[in-house]
Amino acid sequence: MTTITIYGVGLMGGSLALCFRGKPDLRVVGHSHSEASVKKYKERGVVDYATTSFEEAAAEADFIFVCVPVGMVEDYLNRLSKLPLKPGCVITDVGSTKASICRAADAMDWGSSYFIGGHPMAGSERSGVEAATPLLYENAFYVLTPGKHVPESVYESLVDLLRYTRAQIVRVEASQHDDIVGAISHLPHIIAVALVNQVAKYNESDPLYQNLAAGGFRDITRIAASEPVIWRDILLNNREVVLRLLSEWKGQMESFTALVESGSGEGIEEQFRQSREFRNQIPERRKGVLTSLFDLYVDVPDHPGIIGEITTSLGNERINLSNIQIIENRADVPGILRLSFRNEEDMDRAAKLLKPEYHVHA
Ligand SMILES: NC(=O)C1=CN([C@@H]2O[C@H](COP(=O)(O)OP(=O)(O)OC[C@H]3O[C@@H](n4cnc5c(N)ncnc54)[C@H](O)[C@@H]3O)[C@@H](O)[C@H]2O)C=CC1
Ligand SMILES: O=C(O)C(=O)Cc1ccc(O)cc1
Repeated sequence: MTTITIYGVGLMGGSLALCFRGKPDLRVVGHSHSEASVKKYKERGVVDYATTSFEEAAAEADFIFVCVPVGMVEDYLNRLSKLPLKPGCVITDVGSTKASICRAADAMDWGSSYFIGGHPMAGSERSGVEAATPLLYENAFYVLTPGKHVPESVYESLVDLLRYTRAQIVRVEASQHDDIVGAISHLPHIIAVALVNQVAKYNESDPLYQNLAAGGFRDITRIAASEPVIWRDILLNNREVVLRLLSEWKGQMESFTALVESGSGEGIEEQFRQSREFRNQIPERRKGVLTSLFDLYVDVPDHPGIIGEITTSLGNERINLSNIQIIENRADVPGILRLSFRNEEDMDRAAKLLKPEYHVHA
C-alpha cells in the first residue's frame, strides 16, 4: 500500500486527492489545521483519512503533497524536514512559484527523504475543496523542478504516480519556470484585476458599464475573480520577476499611447498583426496555465425554446455540459450560445451532433 498525504485539501490538493483516491494500492490522507475542514474532507469522501495532526498525517506517507498558499509552503516544508518521515519519502508542492521555494528546500536537511518542486499548470479562479475535480489536470502541463541531489529513480517514482492526473510532466529549472509563469500567468492576473477595477470605478457613476460588459470583457477578466490570498502570496513571492514584467508592461502601454496620440493607424495595425500571428500559433485544445475550456460556439436563431432543444439533445446522448452562456441575444443579431465541456471528447461529440442543424464553430 502506498500512502499519499495531502496538506491543504483545497482546489489543487482536493483535485489531486480525487485523482489518487480509489486507485489500486493507494491510500490518501488529508491534513487541515481546522477541525471543520477535516470533517468536510471526510463527508465529501475526497480522502480515505483526514486529521488535524501535522505529525500523524506525515507518519506513514510515501508521498507528501504540500498544497497550501505559496506564503506558507516554506514553513510546512521546514516542519516536515524535522519529522521522522518514512525513509525514501518524496515531498513535493504545487505552489505557483518555484525559485524561492526550491532554494529554501535545498537548504533543509531532508535526511533519507527527497524534495521535488512541482507546479501543475492548470487551475481555475475557484477555490476550496468544493471546486475540486479529478479532471482538473487532464491534458495540462505539470512542471517538476527536481534539484541536483534527487536520484533519477526517485524523480521517476513521482512521475509514475502523477500518471493518475493525466497531465503532461515537464522538467524545468525553477528560475526559468518563474520567468515564464510570471509572463503568462502572473502578469495577466494583474492586468485583469486592474482592468476590472478601472471599469468598476466608472460603473459607480454609470451602472450601464456593468450591464454592457459582456463577451470579450468577461473572457479576458475571468481570472480577476481569483482567490485573493492565493494571489497575494504568488505576486509577493515572485516579486522581482513581477516588478520587471510590470515595468515592461508600462513600456507597452506607453508605446500604445504614442501610436494613438500620433494617429499612427499603421502602427496600431502592425501591433494587432503581430499579436494575431503569435496568438494563432498557440495550440487551442491543450489546457494551458490559463485554463482553456473546451468551448463550442453555436449560432442560434432567436426563437423560443431553442436552448432547451439543444441541451435536451446533448442530454439524450449523455454529453455533459460544464457551462452554458448566451453571448449575444439582441433582436437585430443572431444569438451565440457558448457551450463548455470538460474534455475534448465531449466537445467533439457535441459538435458532431449539433452540426447538421446549427452553425457550430470552435
Ligand atoms: N488556484 C489555482 O488555479 C492554482 C493554484 N496553485 C497553487 O496551489 C496552492 C493551493 O491553491 P488552491 O488549491 O487554489 O487554494 P485553496 O484556497 O483552494 O486551498 C488552499 C488550502 O490550503 C489550506 N491552508 C492551510 N493553511 C492556510 C492558511 N493559513 N490560509 C489559507 N489556506 C490555508 C486551506 O485549508 C486549503 O485547503 C497554492 O500554492 C497555489 O499557488 C497552483 C496551480 C493553480
Ligand atoms: O484560472 C486560470 O485560468 C488560472 O490561471 C489558474 C491558475 C492559477 C495559478 C496557477 O499557478 C496556474 C493556473
